[in-house]
Amino acid sequence: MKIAIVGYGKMGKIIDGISQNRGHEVVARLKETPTKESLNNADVVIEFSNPEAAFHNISVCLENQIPVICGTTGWLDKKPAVEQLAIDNGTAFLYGSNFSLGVNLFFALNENLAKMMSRFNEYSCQLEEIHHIHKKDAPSGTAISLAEGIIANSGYEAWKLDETKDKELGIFAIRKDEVPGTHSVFYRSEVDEIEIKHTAYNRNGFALGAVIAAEWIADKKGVFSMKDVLGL
Ligand SMILES: NC(=O)C1=CN([C@@H]2O[C@H](COP(=O)(O)OP(=O)(O)OC[C@H]3O[C@@H](n4cnc5c(N)ncnc54)[C@H](OP(=O)(O)O)[C@@H]3O)[C@@H](O)[C@H]2O)C=CC1
Ligand SMILES: O=C(O)C1=N[C@H](C(=O)O)C[C@H](O)C1
Repeated sequence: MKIAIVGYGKMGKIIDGISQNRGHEVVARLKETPTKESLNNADVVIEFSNPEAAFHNISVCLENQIPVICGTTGWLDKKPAVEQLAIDNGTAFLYGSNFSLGVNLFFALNENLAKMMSRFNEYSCQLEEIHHIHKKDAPSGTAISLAEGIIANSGYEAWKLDETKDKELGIFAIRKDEVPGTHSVFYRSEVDEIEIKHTAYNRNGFALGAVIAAEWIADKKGVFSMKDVLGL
């Protein structure tokens, strides 16, 4: 398969190596907005750039009928427009706030735990995410997905950074050294605490998941998530 990598930073470079190891041809490695020409007849685009660039980058690819796997976080207000663009152009789009297998299993665990805990008013829930100091967005896309999973399965109505009131779910974002990504969900009562936690040791799991998603989407049309890819 011919893969174009849009955004060639920490993630793009690991995705390049994994793609080649899995027998794919990397036909573009871009650090700027793509064009039809620079996409070089790719079968699929993997986009990991930055919150300001993602919407325009994805739009160009979809308008050229190339399926897109997007891992860039921090641009989600424009996601409905991108999904419509994929449908209008008869191609495919998949956004994942986190492509690692471990985090996608953690998402399922989080939803089940939220369902169970929603019966027990003694406990209040909070999220914490820790990332490297270069990260541009807060909270992380993964923390937002975790919050959405809790809100859909409990009495919480919205998430908010830091201090909260009423039915708001608090997310605490910490920036530290070169941490690849750590996410915790806490349920605290007067007498104890339950914590579930995912710790990424490096970025390889994110990158492998994105390449697996690209392999999966190549012959599809529509809007998908990692739940579709992993059958969760
Ligand atoms: N979904 C997931 O599983 C994961 C998501 N992420 C997300 O992926 C994104 C990228 O992360 P990471 O690789 O660590 O970030 P980096 O900052 O290391 O890489 C970003 C790359 O995008 C390039 N870039 C800048 N402007 C554009 C543009 N207009 N078009 C295309 N590329 C551009 C940068 O080039 P230059 O250096 O020249 O500015 C750089 O090569 C972030 O949003 C991050 O949150 C990260 C890990 C996992
Ligand atoms: O910026 C990062 O590095 C990461 N971003 C994603 C996010 O915002 O959740 C995924 C992972 O945690 C690493």
